[in-house]
Amino acid sequence: MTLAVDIRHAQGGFLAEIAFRSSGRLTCLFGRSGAGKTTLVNAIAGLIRPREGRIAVGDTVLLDTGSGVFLPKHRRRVGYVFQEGRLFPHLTVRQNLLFGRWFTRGESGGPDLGTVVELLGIGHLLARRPGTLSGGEKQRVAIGRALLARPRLLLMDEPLAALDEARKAEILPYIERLRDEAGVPIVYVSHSVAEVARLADMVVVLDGGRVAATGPAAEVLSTPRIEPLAEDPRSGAVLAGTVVGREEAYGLTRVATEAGDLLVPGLRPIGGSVRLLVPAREVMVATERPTGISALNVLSGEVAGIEAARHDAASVELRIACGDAHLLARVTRKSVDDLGLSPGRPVHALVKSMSFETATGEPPGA
Ligand SMILES: Nc1ncnc2c1ncn2[C@@H]1O[C@H](COP(=O)(O)OP(=O)(O)OP(=O)(O)O)[C@@H](O)[C@H]1O
Repeated sequence: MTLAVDIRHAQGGFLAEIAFRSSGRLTCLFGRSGAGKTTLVNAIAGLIRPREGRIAVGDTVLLDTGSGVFLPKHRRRVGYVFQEGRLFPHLTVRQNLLFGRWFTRGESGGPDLGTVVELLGIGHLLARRPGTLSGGEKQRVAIGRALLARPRLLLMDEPLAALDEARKAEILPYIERLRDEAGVPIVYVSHSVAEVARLADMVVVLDGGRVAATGPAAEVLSTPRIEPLAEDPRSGAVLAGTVVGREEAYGLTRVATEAGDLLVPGLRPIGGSVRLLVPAREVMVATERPTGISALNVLSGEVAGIEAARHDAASVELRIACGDAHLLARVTRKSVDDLGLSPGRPVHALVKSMSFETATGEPPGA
């Protein structure tokens, strides 16, 4: 299902001119505060009416100012999950969930209550009221309610923003599962590179109301010059890999990637697909293979490019070709001179084991 957007919309002194197409299962809208992410999400939901343009999900045209189409929000079948769950406090979890279904009575298709409850792991919460739930549990219920309304598209506007790190970690596997199993395309607003690396297959980077970059997640994230991405301390290369072994005693998983094998903290099932985020600031570079160091992961490659680092006059962004993949390393300009680094120079990239962000398609709790 393709989401096609091409809109122009002015609000106050801000002009959004946003055009992209995405067939991703989960498309992340990434950008700093005020970039226009919520404006775009509201336009897709039908909460605002862009001055000009077109929005379509598959064959369904939601907006086309050229031919006067503006599908009202209740007819769009676009689910919306906000930062906080916005559940009805006086209803139980079950009643909140069924409230979503109520709007689509008489229609067939879409997941039933049992499927959604199982998908999100909320069976034990059904009789409770929202006031007694944790933030993460509330968000899972809010997602369930949106899913039961049989959306053709699910919008999630920073659904984890109000949660602490532990609650985020608890809910992320469910969002991955939603992406992989629910069969509903998701548009997900985030300003965390780690979240994008973990969840997105497509990324739309917004900056000042325009699309600064768009494309497959690994490609876009690995482009260091894209301004709002470069500001994130965890920005770096994304590697796709397969779990090929486990060192149980150390709690480490061996992942085969196109850049070489890597040892990653945490135990994952053998054969599983994983994605690794290797932040550029976590990569050191040596011209000779180092010995006697604590870094578990040393990859061999050669310098493929050197670009000035944004907002950091002392550093550069080094692109290192390792096998069929690229790593990014943030190093000082002094190191570049001292080591005589230039394109084609063979180097060893040292990656601290703890610097991996990893995601799998494994079911939550596995
Ligand atoms: N109703 C409005 N009237 C005037 N200006 C508005 C209105 N709503 C939003 N804006 C402006 O439009 C711009 C984009 O806002 P938007 O909420 O889309 O950004 P965002 O990327 O979602 O930011 P955040 O991450 O902070 O939520 C901002 O400059 C904002 O001040």
